[in-house]
Amino acid sequence: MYDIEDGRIILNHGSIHEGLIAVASGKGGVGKSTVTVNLATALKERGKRVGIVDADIYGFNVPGILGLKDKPKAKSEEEIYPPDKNGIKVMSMASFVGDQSEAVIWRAPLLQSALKQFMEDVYWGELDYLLFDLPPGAGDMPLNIMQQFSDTSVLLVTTPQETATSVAGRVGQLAEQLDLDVLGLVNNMAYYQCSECGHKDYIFGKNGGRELADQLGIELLGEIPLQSQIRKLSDTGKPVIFEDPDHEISKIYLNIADQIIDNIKEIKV
Ligand SMILES: Nc1ncnc2c1ncn2[C@@H]1O[C@H](COP(=O)(O)OP(=O)(O)OP(=O)(O)O)[C@@H](O)[C@H]1O
Repeated sequence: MYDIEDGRIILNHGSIHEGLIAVASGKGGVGKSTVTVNLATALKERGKRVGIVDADIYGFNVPGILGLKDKPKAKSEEEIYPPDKNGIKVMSMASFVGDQSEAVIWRAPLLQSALKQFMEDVYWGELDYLLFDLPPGAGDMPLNIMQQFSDTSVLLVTTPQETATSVAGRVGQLAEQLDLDVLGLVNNMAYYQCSECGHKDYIFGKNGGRELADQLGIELLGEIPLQSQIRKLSDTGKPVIFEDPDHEISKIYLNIADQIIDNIKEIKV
């Protein structure tokens, strides 16, 4: 699908200078797509060139969260131009599956061929990071993608709830068994903070994220509160960092992006 030369990933139509990042979660609905889009936006804000592959066949949420309406432009099957929003290029499985209501079982076989086409036929140009929004869980699909992209680093997303951390832990172990670099953990919906009195309520439990990070021996990169504003901005396609760079959650994402920029391993030749 690609070559590696001088610490860069060389594609047919572009190259990736700093790394592939697979964003993975255990349970669905923990905010993996929201984290993917906001992290991409934070990296962009730091001056990086960013693309996203929306590979979550259970729900293609990336274009919606980013507010991307344009479709890829294909001059032929081998010449596809990705649409972009706020400077972030996106290829989504949504373009391959016309009808969102189509049974997921029909989508799984499409995933492998779609990913190959995304890497070989898409004119990504020069990117610093290409992020993959993986299907949730520790099943065959995320495993196959992690195997296929043996140069990717992995970012784990969970909520503190035991049902979420236990599966996220299995995904982290799989990544380590595959010898992938695990960048760290984002603990989403870590707490709810009352906007009136400031009281923090740990709705999904208090220490789940920290305990999982310790158990896997990885960094806890950031804890993002549960906030209705985040849900509203995501639903209306407005990543919080573009809307309000000084928002406390924007600062958390920018801090996560800085840690990733500093710590991601060089692409091995
Ligand atoms: N910190 C947060 N505060 C409030 N709402 C959030 C937060 N993070 C995510 N959400 C909301 O939770 C819902 C699920 O988020 P998202 O689609 O990102 O999850 P996901 O893990 O990608 O789900 P799936 O794997 O099932 O596609 C969305 O409505 C999103 O707006």
